[in-house]
Amino acid sequence: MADDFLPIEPLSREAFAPFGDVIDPDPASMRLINGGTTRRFDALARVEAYGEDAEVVISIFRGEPRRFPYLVTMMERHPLGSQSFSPLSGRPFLVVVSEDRDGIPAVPRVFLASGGQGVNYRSNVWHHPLMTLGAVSDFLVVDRLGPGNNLEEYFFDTPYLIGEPTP
Ligand SMILES: NC(=O)N[C@@H](O)C(=O)O
Ligand code: NI
Repeated sequence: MADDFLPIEPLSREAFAPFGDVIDPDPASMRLINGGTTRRFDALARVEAYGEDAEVVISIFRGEPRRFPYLVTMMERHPLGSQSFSPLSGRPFLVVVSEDRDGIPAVPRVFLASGGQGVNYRSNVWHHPLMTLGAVSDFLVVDRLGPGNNLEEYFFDTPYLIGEPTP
């Protein structure tokens, strides 16, 4: 039943603000550089990497497309650093996040990111692992590498359902 599905919201800077940043060419952040030949959309997000010997690394995630309806059985978070995903394949993807309620994730919110939007999860923000849509897709990922446990997972007693997104 469609009313059992979580609503899917368009990704916007304002709606996503409680969870992190949207990485897209925001006109408000633009400044001309390189003698006016390049537009720099500046400081769209800040990278966090906490703890001794923590490093910031850049990786590529090649995600298999998710099948729908999709059961959200778990969420995760990274207490020691942020994590960003920027699509390299130009395809939309799903971003699933939750507010924290006394250490456990609240009802997930589902955002549909366009192929031109990336996201940066602030450290310790509950999110679902990468949710690729339609075809195998590459994402540029900037996150923390280092000692210590940077992964906390929570498994729901009752999973949530996501229906087929209609990009
Ligand atoms: N495991 C891993 O690096 N990926 C997850 O953190 C994710 O959010 O996809
Ligand atoms: Ni993650």
